Amino acid sequence: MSAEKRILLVSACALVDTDGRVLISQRPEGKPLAGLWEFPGGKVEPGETPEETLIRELHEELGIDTKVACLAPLTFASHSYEHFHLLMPLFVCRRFSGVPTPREGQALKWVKPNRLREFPMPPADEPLIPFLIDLL
Ligand SMILES: Nc1nc2c([nH]c(=O)n2[C@@H]2O[C@H](COP(=O)(O)OP(=O)(O)OP(=O)(O)O)[C@@H](O)[C@H]2O)c(=O)[nH]1
Repeated sequence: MSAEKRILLVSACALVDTDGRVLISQRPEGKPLAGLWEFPGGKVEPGETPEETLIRELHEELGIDTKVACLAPLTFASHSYEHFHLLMPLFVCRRFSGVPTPREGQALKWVKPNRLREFPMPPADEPLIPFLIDLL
């Protein structure tokens, strides 16, 4: 029953480069939804704000650093998966230090928003694409 599903809060980020491209990351083999392309981010841990989660995850996954003032809320995903309901704010970040580097074996790609549909993404992400096309 959908009413019994727990809500999973995941914070995600559209990193944007100076050409208006967005970074997507391919989920490695062995994880749920392996092979799909997603926005960097992860689960909000107890005691964290969504912004703190992103600062931590961007550092862990990509080796880059940013700060709360550089994270702008854009929209959110609300999507029911089989075992949980995903609530995922999507932030935009244009200012960060370092060069994004795959630290967890994932493939990375910089993609113009109007080409994002060429990359298979989790179903929760598809409604986010028009917001990025409008913004960029
Ligand atoms: N980071 C991220 N997660 C997403 C996106 N879209 C989406 O459905 N998710 C889902 O959000 C959940 C949390 O992702 P996660 O990266 O923290 O967790 P995970 O499955 O890798 O597990 P783990 O970190 O515990 O190993 C996953 O079920 C993932 O499929 C997205 O664009 N970015």
